[in-house]
Amino acid sequence: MSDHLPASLPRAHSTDSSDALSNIDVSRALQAAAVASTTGGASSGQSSNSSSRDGDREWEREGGEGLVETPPTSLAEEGSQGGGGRRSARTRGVRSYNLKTLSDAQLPMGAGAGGRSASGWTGKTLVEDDEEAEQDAGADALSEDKEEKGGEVEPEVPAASAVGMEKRERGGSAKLQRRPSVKERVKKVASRVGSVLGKRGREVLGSGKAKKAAASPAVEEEVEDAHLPRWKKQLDTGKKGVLDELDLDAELADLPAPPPAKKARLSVKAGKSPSHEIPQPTAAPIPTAKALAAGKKMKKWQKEGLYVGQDSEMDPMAVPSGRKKLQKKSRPVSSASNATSDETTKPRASFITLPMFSYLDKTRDFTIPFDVFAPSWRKGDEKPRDWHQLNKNRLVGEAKELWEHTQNNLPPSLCVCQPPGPGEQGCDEVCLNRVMQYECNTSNCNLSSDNCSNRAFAELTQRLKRGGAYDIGVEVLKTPNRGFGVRSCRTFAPGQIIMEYTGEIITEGECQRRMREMYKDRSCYYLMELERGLIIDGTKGSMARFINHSCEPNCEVRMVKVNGTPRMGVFAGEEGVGTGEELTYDYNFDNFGTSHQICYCGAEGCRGFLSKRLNKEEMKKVAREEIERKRKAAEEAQRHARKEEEGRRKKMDRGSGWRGWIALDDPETRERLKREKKEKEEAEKLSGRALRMARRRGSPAPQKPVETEEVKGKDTPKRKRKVVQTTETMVETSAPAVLYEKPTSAGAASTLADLAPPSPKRNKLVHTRTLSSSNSKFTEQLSDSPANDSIDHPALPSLTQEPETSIHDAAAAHASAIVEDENDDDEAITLTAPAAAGQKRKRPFAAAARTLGQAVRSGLGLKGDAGSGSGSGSASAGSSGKLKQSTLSFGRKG
Ligand SMILES: C[S@@+](CC[C@H](N)C(=O)[O-])C[C@H]1O[C@@H](n2cnc3c(N)ncnc32)[C@H](O)[C@@H]1O
Repeated sequence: MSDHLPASLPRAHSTDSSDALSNIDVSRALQAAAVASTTGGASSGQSSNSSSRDGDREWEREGGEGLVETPPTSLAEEGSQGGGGRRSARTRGVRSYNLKTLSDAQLPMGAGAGGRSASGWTGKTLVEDDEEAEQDAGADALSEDKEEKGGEVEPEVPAASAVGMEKRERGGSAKLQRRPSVKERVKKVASRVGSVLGKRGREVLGSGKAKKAAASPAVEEEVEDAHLPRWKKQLDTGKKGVLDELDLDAELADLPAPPPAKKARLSVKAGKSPSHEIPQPTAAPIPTAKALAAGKKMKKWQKEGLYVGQDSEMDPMAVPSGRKKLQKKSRPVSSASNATSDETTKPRASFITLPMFSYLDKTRDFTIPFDVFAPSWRKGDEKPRDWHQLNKNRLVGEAKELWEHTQNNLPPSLCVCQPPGPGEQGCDEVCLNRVMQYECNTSNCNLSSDNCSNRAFAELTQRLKRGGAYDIGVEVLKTPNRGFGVRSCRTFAPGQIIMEYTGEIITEGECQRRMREMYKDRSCYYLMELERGLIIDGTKGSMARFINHSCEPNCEVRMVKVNGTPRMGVFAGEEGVGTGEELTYDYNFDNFGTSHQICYCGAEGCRGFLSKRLNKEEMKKVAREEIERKRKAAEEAQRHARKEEEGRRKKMDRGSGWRGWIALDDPETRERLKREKKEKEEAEKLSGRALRMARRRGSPAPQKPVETEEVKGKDTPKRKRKVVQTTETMVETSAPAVLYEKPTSAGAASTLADLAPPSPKRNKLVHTRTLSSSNSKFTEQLSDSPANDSIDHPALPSLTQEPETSIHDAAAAHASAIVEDENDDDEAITLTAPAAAGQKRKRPFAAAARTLGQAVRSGLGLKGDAGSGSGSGSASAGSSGKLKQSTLSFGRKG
């Protein structure tokens, strides 16, 4: 953008830090020169200001005769002026009313070729096509007026009389109608404006009328009217014409307050305030568009221009007297801005240039780019992602007690300032409250709020209550090399409060913990000391957390106690803050950790690091650290890239996964798929254990695994078995009975055979499996018995014939009903045995084992109480009923 600037003019300083954002700050001298060299441009500049009210006043002053200043228009619009052979508005010197243009834009466009242009240049702005005939007649009347006035060019000569004449000639019988007077037309438009306004707008209109009626005596009007041209006298709706009826001065505050947000309503309803919220009677969250939307929808009016309050040299509008009110609004603190007027302009960091200045030396029509009106976040701009906005401080953990302690121990303060003289501000640097970092209020200051300049947070609250973008005045934008930053979209006078730094209030201990654990991998911290022992963690916090550091900042951060509550405010520095500037303050921090961050503030006197000034040695050390850090980062990046590449390659090499489309109608493919499927099924069937069993038995692999529990154990590897000191031993004999042993002793995996009393049939043990519960998977130990000569169970048929509980039943029950509860840490295994036919019931392991033991003993004639067969068995259970240890061994009969 600086390319547009004349070579002789000083160029704006562009800092390194914001080059990518067209960081050009047009110097004040340049602006002044540009303003001086451009007359129309200056007024365009003014009208570019979004305040149409300003434009109106300007119009009155400069137009003299009530002519309206031409708003900036595009070349495209000029085309719309050509119709009807009329002279262009520019050559005629006719100026159209800025706000009229706006109101026109809201009206429905006229149909036909002669329809209005949006800008109102055609002169038909206020007249509908169907009224054309009337206008023609009226135009004649007006041209007569003109003649009477000795050829004075009249404004608003909308319809060419020539056209009217032509029509009359053509139509012959065309009825001569009186053209509506300007007054009538204006009234009509006013009524339309009223109709297009929303309810709230109409209220504003109404209140304006009422005010006007009260404020302006008729006599005064008459005197003034005497000097007005005739057409203007007809505008009896007000000094400034119809639009004067709109109460542009009406404060938004006059409007009924929107209903509280839902959350607030609920908490009020419940009669409680949110816990842990610090009572801040004067605080208000920064109203966002959302917050506003929570209330009733209302039209937003931009009441002030972007450059209001800017230093006069900086301000192309040169602050005419009519703007005093606006000026006053944004200069509440002091007249210090004047003091800086002679100083040479210092380069400031800003995000974008203000394009209007580059256009000022061009003598052509132009349209003010949208972002001059609203230089704000646009679609496509990056937004901060992990930002939880918190516009009120929130106490966390122990900070609450500390906070209360702090509050209760604040010494009282009372200022004794005298009311200020004319042009002075009360409660200035010598104010006792100010010195004590207390904000004045009605209880500690005798001055009225108008006279007291030490009520920053109260002012902020008021401003934010209005809730417009201008009132908030700041926005978050991405910088090229420092992450996000905050930019002002209005001006702030020296010392004026801009925003509050809020977040979670934590203790130092908590801060250290967060640094160690939560933020250890971060390069950005949002921690700021509030009071001794209390820290604001802005990670969840207000927009202020995005303010970057500069070694030559334009803001400062100060703690102020407001009604006994310490709060952190961001204030404009000694030179104030201009529109479009990036907000910065001097972090001046002792580094957390050892590394020093390099500073990219771009200021002339940059210290090089985001820390206090370092001595030579420290600088060297930091430089070394920085080199080391960069080297490590590069290495890490390389490693990461290699890893990713490897992963990618592996993925491609892997046989499984997507292998592309196949043609199913290809018989060869179909055959192959069938074969693969079959193989897979077989492989599943002949799982490892089944195969081994089959091998040992010398029989074909079983169709279905006999031992359900085994299948379970194998197929559910994810089961958690947390009983570390438990070893379960499964013993198989030639009978397909399975028993578990669950010794309580921290035992090595002893088999059932080891634990069982010596038995002559001991050698019948054919297979022992140890299930280790300390692992999440079952492990299996297979030991071949020396006498592993038989797998079939001659006893089995007799068992199955047992009328009572047969071993077959028990085995089946056992096999089918191991229920493992994943969540049960203590007892991972229970056995379920059928208590009655067709009914399954969960039983503790011991009971099932006992049942099984009995069955075995009775069925096989085992040794023991019921023993009539060969074999041995024993089971013992703890007093809890759960099996502590069970040992059984079986042998073949005879
Ligand atoms: C409180 S944050 C400021 C907001 C931050 N830029 C973001 O995107 O969230 C502080 C961090 O911003 C970066 N930063 C701020 N000012 C900087 C500067 N002048 N030069 C380099 N980095 C800066 C540093 O990484 C610093 O740790």
